[in-house]
Amino acid sequence: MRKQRGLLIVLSGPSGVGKGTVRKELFSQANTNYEYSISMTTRQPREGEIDGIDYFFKTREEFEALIELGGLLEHAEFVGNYYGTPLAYVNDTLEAGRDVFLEIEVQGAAQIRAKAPDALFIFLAPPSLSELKERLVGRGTETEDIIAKRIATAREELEMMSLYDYVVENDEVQNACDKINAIIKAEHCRRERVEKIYLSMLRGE
Ligand SMILES: Nc1nc2c(ncn2[C@@H]2O[C@H](COP(=O)(O)OP(=O)(O)O)[C@@H](O)[C@H]2O)c(=O)[nH]1
Ligand SMILES: Nc1ncnc2c1ncn2[C@@H]1O[C@H](COP(=O)(O)OP(=O)(O)O)[C@@H](O)[C@H]1O
Repeated sequence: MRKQRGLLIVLSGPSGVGKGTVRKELFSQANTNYEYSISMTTRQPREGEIDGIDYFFKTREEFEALIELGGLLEHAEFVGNYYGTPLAYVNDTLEAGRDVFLEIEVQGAAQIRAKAPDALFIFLAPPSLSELKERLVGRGTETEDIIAKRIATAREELEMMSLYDYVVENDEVQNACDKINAIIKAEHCRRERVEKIYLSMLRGE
């Protein structure tokens, strides 16, 4: 049987909801069998962030050159910085039959929905807006001014929530990870069933 193309998994959610924390937890688990696509950004590295591991850190000129060359699957500007997904890595990995996990904001996810409607879209939601603020402030990585901008953006992002296939509340990290893994498993079952029935129809059975 031909190798099925991998599944593209998109995780979005407002800044501070815990996407990074949940993603790191997912990838620390031994049974994780999807690949993380490292994004490009023009944002300054935070303390402890490593180029090529957390992000590929680029200048605005480098980033704009990549856009021109068509090297990004999607890109967006978020609170003053560019963020984007390298196209070649995603395509090559999916082509090899492996799943790819993207952690991106909502504008980028909408671009992917237009290009790859068969991707799986999961929105990570906070238990409440006040809890979101607490997490963002508690992380302590942004200035007050940037936190205010990110919270204003969060309200717009939450309005996009209903467009996603699934909404997972990040109450407890492990709970959110278990739900995400269950969703991915269910999507694989769905795709296998569709493929099986489709093939049997083609064979005229
Ligand atoms: N569109 C898009 N968004 C991204 C990409 N990589 C990261 N982001 C999103 O950009 C936003 C800001 O990221 P970052 O500055 O690292 O802040 P944090 O996610 O709050 O820690 C978050 O919503 C990320 O999920 C990408 O490749 N494309
Ligand atoms: N389920 C959770 N409960 C409480 N705090 C959380 C939870 N998930 C993440 N956090 C904390 O919230 C802050 C923001 O998390 P982070 O993963 O950086 O969010 P994002 O990547 O969505 O911006 C961090 O300090 C993190 O430790």
